[in-house]
Amino acid sequence: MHSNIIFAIVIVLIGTIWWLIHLRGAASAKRGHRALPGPIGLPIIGHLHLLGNLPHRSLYKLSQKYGPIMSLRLGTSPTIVVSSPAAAELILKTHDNVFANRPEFQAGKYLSYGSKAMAFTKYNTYWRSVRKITSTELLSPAMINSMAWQRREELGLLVESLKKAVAAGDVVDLSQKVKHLIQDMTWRMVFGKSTDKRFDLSHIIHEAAKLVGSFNIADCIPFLGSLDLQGITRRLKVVGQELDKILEIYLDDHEGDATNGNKELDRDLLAVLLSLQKNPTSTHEIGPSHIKAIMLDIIFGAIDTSQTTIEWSMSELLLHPRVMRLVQEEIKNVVGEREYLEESELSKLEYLDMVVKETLRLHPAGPLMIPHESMEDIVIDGYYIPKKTRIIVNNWGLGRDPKVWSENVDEFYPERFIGSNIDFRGKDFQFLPFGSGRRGCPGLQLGLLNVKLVVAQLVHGFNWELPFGMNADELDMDEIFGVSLLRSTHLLAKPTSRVP
Ligand code: HEM
Repeated sequence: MHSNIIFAIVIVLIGTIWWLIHLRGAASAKRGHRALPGPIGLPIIGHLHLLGNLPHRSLYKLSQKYGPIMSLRLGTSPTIVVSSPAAAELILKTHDNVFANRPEFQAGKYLSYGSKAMAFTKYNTYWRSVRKITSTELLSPAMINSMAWQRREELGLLVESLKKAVAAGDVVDLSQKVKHLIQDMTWRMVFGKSTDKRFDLSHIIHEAAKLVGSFNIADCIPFLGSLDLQGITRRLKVVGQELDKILEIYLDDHEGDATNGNKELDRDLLAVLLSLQKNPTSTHEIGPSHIKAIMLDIIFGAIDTSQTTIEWSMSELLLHPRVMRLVQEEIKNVVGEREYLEESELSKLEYLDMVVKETLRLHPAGPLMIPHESMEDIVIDGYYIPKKTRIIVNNWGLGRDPKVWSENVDEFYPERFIGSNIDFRGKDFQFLPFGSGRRGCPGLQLGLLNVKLVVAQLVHGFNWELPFGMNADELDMDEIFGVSLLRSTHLLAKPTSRVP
C-alpha cells in the first residue's frame, strides 16, 4: 500500500512537471505564431476526460466553442481536431503530404504484425506498395466484379431465411442477419469459403475489433504503457496470437491446395497474395506476416463498416416509410418483377444512392476516421503545428453543420442531395464518409456495393415494419463508439412478403 502511494505521488509529480513544461499543449504557439484555440488540459491526462463515451459528439460540442481547428492534448499526444470542410480540405488535400502518417497504436503492434497492415502503417514506401497491391490486385473493379456470383449466393441464403421468417410470422434480428451475411461474403472473398467449423473466427474478429476501438491509455500516455492498467495490451496479445493461429491454418490450406492444383481457390484474395509472394511485382518483400496483415486490413476494413451502414440505412427506412416506399418504387421500375437485382443495375438507382449518402451523413461508419499524424513541423493559417501531432477529422461533425446542411440537419431527408453533385469520393469536404486524399478508403467501391446491394435486396423482396406494435419514436437509435459507429441495440424488424 505504502509503495503504491509513493508510486502515485511520483507519477503525479512527473505529470505535473511535464504539464508545466508543455503548458497549453505541445501544439501551442511557437514564437511568432498564433496559439491554436482549445480548452486548458489537466496534468498527465490532458483532455482525455473531455472525450466521454461518444467522443465524436463531445468533440463536436467543443469545436462549437473553440472553432474548426482546435488544439487538445490526449494524454501526452498533441492533437488537433478538425471540424469544418475548409479545415478538412487544408489537412487532407492542401497539406495531405504532411499529414498522411498514422500514429503508433498498441493494436497495430499486436494485431497487425508490428503495424504491417495498411491502416496502421506509417506513410512510407511499404505503405505505397501495399496500397498499390490492394488497388490493382485485390480490390480492382475487375476483381470485385468477378466475385459477384459469390455475393449473389450468400444473399440468396439470407433471402431464403427471411422467406421462412415471413411464413412463420417471425420478427427477425436484422443486425444479426446482416452481420452474418457481410462476414460470410468477406470470408469467402478472402479465404474462398464462408464457413469453417474448425474455429470461431467471427468471435475472435469481434473481440479484436472491440479492442481496436477501445481507448487504450498506453496509446496516449506511453510512460504508463508498461503498467497496462486496463489490461488491454495483454488481451491484444492473446487475441493477436489466436488470430495468427487461424490465419496460419488458412495459409497452410492454400499452400496445400496450390501444390495439389486445386483451381477452386484461385480466385480468392489469399491465393492472389500468395501468388504475388511467389512472383513479386512490388519493390517490397511480401512475406507471410505481410500477407496476414493485409488480410486483416480487408477483414477489419470491410465488415463492421458495411454492416453498420446497412443497419443504419434500414433503421432510417423503418422510421421513414415514405422514403422506404420511394426506394421500393425506384427499384421496381428498374428491376421489374425479377426477384433479385443485378449489381449492374445499382448505378441506375439514384434515390437509393441519396438514401445511402444521407445514412452516411448522419451515421458515418468512421465518425472520427482513423487518426492521421503530421510528419514535419508546419504552419497553417498562421498556426504552428509541430511534427508528430495527431489529427482527428470529425466526420460526424462535418455531417451535422447547419451552415452546410441547412437547419434540418438532424432530419433524415435524402432529397437534400437532389441536384447536388456531392459524391462519396472525398472531393467534397463537407461529406467525407470514406475519408479523402492519400489515406482515403481503398475499399470504397466494394463497401458501397455491399451496402447498396443488401439494402436494395432487403426492401425489394420484403416489406418491413417495426416489431411488436412499436412506434417510430420508440426505436432505439443510440450509438456505441468504436472502430465503427454501431447501433447500441440490435435492430429487430418484421418482414412480410412483397410481390414487386
Ligand atoms: C461502408 C463501407 C466503408 C466505409 C464507410 C469506410 C470508411 C473508411 C474511412 C473513413 C477510412 C479512414 C480514412 C482516413 O483515415 O483518412 C477508411 C480507411 C480504410 N478502409 Fe474503409 N470504409 C468502408 C469499407 C471498406 C472496405 C470494404 C475495405 C476493404 C475491403 C476497407 C479498407 C480500408 C483500409 C485498409 C483503410 C486504411 C487506408 C490507409 O490507411 O491507407 N474499407 N475507410
